[in-house]
Amino acid sequence: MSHDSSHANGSTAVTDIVGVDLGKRLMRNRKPVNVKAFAMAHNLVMFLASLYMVIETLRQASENFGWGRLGGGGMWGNVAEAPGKPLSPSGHRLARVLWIHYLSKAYEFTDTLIMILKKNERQITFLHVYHHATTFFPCWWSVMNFALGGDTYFTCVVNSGVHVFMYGYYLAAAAGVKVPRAVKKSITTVQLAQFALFFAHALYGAIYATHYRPCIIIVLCLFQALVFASLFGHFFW
Ligand SMILES: CC(C)(COP(=O)(O)OP(=O)(O)OC[C@H]1O[C@@H](n2cnc3c(N)ncnc32)[C@H](O)[C@@H]1OP(=O)(O)O)[C@@H](O)C(=O)NCCC(=O)NCCSC(=O)CC(=O)O
Repeated sequence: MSHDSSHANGSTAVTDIVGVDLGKRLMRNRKPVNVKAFAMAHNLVMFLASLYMVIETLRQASENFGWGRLGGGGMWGNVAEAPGKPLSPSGHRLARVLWIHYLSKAYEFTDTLIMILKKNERQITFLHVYHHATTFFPCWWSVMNFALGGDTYFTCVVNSGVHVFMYGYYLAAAAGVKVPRAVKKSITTVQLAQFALFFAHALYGAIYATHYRPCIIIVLCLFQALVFASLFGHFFW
């Protein structure tokens, strides 16, 4: 990725934060917009895209590494470990689905747009803005640029899996279905478990896979997992 695009990505987080403030100001003297159909369409797209990403990532990862090697240390075998070695066709397909996942993080700003248009101020929390502003950049941007391959698929599978439930919930909520509180609580619990997994995964990487990755990415993953765990923990309790 070029230097220019790094500036463009860097400004995404800032644009998000400024955009939230601007959006809120624009809506201050306006009535909430009815975005029911739009929100349902968006959630359906994300629900299906997340399902696709889980299946396609697992399919290509197993073809690329072999099921026997997944989780057995072999999953750390990586493009970056053998610089200059051409990617296998399944390696290419795996990289493509990970790029789709990365781009979906930009598309997720639509969630913020929905909250602003609905004037659902209670949803526009620090948790939400911080999550959306930092996930696209620096998190996934740096992973895609410096750690694409190997175990990166793990984060994509887990996060997309969680998003199947999350966007399923938002789809039902947008449609006006009264979702039981217990269901909402269980989704947050699954998200908390996700961050515990990401922390453990990054820790494993810090111990066993220091040879090919810039250390800063592991530090970033550990930091983000801790921040998200505490923000979602606070949201849960
Ligand atoms: C249960 C949660 C999934 C969602 O919590 P919420 O408090 O937002 O849930 P809620 O009950 O208010 O949601 C119902 C309201 O959301 C509206 N709604 C529908 N679709 C939406 C969408 N795509 N984005 C934002 N809001 C949406 C509905 O119309 C409804 O509005 P009305 O109330 O008017 O009827 C929770 O665990 C959670 O994620 N909380 C953090 C909030 C957040 O920003 N989450 C998304 C990104 S975090 C993420 O993505 C982490 C991860 O990777 O796992």
